[in-house]
Amino acid sequence: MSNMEQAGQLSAVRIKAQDGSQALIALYGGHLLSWKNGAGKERLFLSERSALDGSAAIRGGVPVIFPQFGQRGNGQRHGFARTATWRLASHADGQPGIPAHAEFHLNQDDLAPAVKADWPYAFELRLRFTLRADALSMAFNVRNTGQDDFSFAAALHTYYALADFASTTLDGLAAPIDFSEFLDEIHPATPTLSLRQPAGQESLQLQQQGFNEWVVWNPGAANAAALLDMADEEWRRFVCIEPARVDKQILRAGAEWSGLHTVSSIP
Ligand SMILES: O=P(O)(O)OC[C@H]1O[C@H](O)[C@H](O)[C@@H](O)[C@@H]1O
Repeated sequence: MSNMEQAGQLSAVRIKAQDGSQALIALYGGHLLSWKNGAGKERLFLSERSALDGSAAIRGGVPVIFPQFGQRGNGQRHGFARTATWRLASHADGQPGIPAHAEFHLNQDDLAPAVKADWPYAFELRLRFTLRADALSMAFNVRNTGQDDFSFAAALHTYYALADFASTTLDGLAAPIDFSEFLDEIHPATPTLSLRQPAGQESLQLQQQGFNEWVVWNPGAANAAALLDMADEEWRRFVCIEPARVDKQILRAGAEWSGLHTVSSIP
C-alpha cells in the first residue's frame, strides 16, 4: 500500500491533509507516532529511547489505553491495546474539502492467546484519526460484541511536545497545574483545555467528549531517570494530557461506547 512505511521495525501508515499536515500511525498499538503541521513542525513527543520493535509499549505519541487504566485492575498495566497489532481498515489522504483519515480495528481474535485468555470477552475497538488543516481528531469506539457484560477503562494517553516544561500553562481545568516537577493528576472532564507555550511556540486547544476525566502526567526528573525508555532530560520536553475513563465502567452485551478527542492549533 502506497501510504505504508517503516517506523523503526514497525509498519505504519502516513496520511496527509491538503495543507501538508501529516500523521503517522503504527499498526502496533494503533499508535499515533507523529503529527506535523503543514510547515513540518511536530506536535507530539516521542522518546529517543522508545522501543519501536514491538517488544514494549511505545514511549510517546498517543498510546491507546484499554481495558484497564494503569494498575487499577489485575490485567496488564494500561491494558493490552497499546501492545496489540491493530488492523488498518481504511485510509485516505485529504482531498479538496475532505479531510485525510485512517481507521484501525482490533477484536479478540487479534490478541495473543495468553492475552485473550486473560480477558475472555468478545469486543470490537475502532479508532479513527481524522486530519484537517491544523486539527486532528481521534474517535475511539468500543463495542461489546459478546453475550457477557464487561467493564473497561480507556484513555488516549497523548504526549504533547513542549519547548520548555516550566514555561507551559494549561487553562480550562477546575484547578491550575504547576509545571515545575512531577505531575500525576486526575481532573474532571471539562470540555476544552488550552495548552499554551511561550511566544513563538504553537499553542493547542484540546477537546474531549464521552470520557470522564483529564489525566495530566509528567514523570519529573527523578522518575524519568528511572525509566529505561526515556533519556534523563527528556521529561522537560513533554506533558501527557489524556482524555480518560479512569475507572472501569460496565458495557452491556451488545452495547457500545464512544469517546472523541480533538486537538487544534490556536493563535
Ligand atoms: O509508564 P506507563 O505504563 O506508560 O505509564 C505512564 C503514566 O501513565 C498515566 O499517566 C498514569 O497516571 C501514571 O501514573 C503513569 O506513570
